[in-house]
Amino acid sequence: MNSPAPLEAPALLQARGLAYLRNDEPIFGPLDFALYPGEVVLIEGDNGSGKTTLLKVLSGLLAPSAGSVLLNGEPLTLARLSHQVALLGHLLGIKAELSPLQNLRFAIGLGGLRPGITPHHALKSVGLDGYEDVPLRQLSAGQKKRVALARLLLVPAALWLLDEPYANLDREGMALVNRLLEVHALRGGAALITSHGAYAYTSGTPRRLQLHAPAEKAA
Ligand SMILES: Nc1ncnc2c1ncn2[C@@H]1O[C@H](COP(=O)(O)OP(=O)(O)OP(=O)(O)O)[C@@H](O)[C@H]1O
Repeated sequence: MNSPAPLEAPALLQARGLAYLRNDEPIFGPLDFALYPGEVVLIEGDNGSGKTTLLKVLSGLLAPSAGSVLLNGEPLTLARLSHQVALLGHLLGIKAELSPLQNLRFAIGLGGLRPGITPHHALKSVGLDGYEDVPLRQLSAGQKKRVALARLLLVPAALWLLDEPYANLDREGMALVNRLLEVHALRGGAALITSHGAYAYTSGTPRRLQLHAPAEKAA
């Protein structure tokens, strides 16, 4: 008996005519793109080209000026955002007065827990065993970034939006980001990652989405 043809996977994320204006000035867009399970897509652009703003719109922190964002074919809602999207922004989403363990438990409370992993295991995976109970303000910038990476490992969100994930990391930390991205893509997750040029992503040739700074837009 023939097995049925596999159904085409729906886009995890779809942007349609997505644009953001600040004081009537275009920051980005209109953009049309889709992100499928297993994909890592790089958002490229110079300083000020709108990369962070795009991630904020995609993660629901800013409302788009035009267009729409669909997650698994459905419009964004707060409940879907908290369980399907993990954002690693410049501010990392971690609290300085809490320890890594406390921060991770807080993140699980908001975003849920992926089966088969514990906060201790996640901290070990990012090279932070021994730092479980140290207040975050006593950690280096790279160690804080690693706590934020441990959070990605713990929550079940399929879509990762990572703003400059390699910033503040040493060579081994950059390789760690790549390993996390590869494993995430292999298990059907997807990621959008920004950088103003210094990419360290080394697995294959990822698709690129180019944004342009205002001076380039006017040119
Ligand atoms: N809170 C804000 N208020 C006003 N303008 C802002 C604000 N945040 C960003 N901008 C402007 O929006 C534009 C896009 O900024 P954004 O941070 O998205 O760029 P980026 O591509 O992420 O830059 P970088 O590579 O420097 O991180 C810039 O011109 C910036 O000055």
